[in-house]
Amino acid sequence: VSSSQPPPPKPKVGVAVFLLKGNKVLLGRRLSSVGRNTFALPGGHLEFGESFEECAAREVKEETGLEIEKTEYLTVTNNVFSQEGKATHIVCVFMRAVPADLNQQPQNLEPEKCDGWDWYDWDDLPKPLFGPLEIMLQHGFSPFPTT
Ligand SMILES: CC(C)CCOP(=O)(O)OP(=O)(O)O
Ligand SMILES: [Mg+2]
Ligand SMILES: [Mg+2]
Ligand SMILES: [Mg+2]
Repeated sequence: VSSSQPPPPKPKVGVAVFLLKGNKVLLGRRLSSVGRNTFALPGGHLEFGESFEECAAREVKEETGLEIEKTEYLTVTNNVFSQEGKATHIVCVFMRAVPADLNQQPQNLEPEKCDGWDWYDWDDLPKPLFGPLEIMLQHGFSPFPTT
């Protein structure tokens, strides 16, 4: 009997946003299956026809209620991993942006996907970080503008 393995899922494109406030970055603990219980940036799947900037603004608004500005492309990474037995291939486009209103607090608009958003000092990040983000830090990546 041939074990007919289902074909692996097609690679997806995700857009993750380094939302910067001073030397702090916005992170939330993920509750959805991919990266469960790891701290991740706000972001999500690129939808049809969106620019990276449009996706960044939409996902941050959907997830935190925050408006962003000065959105710019930083880098992209290719991530193939399995999580809870599920094979995942995500091409991760990383953007940076700043909140349009520095006094506006983020809201947790998707409590089933995220445990809550908070500002973390870049030099004192929570652990564990979401895989693709952890790998970037290990390579010494910094999202901050080099003045
Ligand atoms: C991991 C990420 C960069 C791509 C998928 O993000 P996500 O699971 O948060 O997706 P959604 O926000 O679109 O539900
Ligand atoms: Mg989302
Ligand atoms: Mg989405
Ligand atoms: Mg998301």
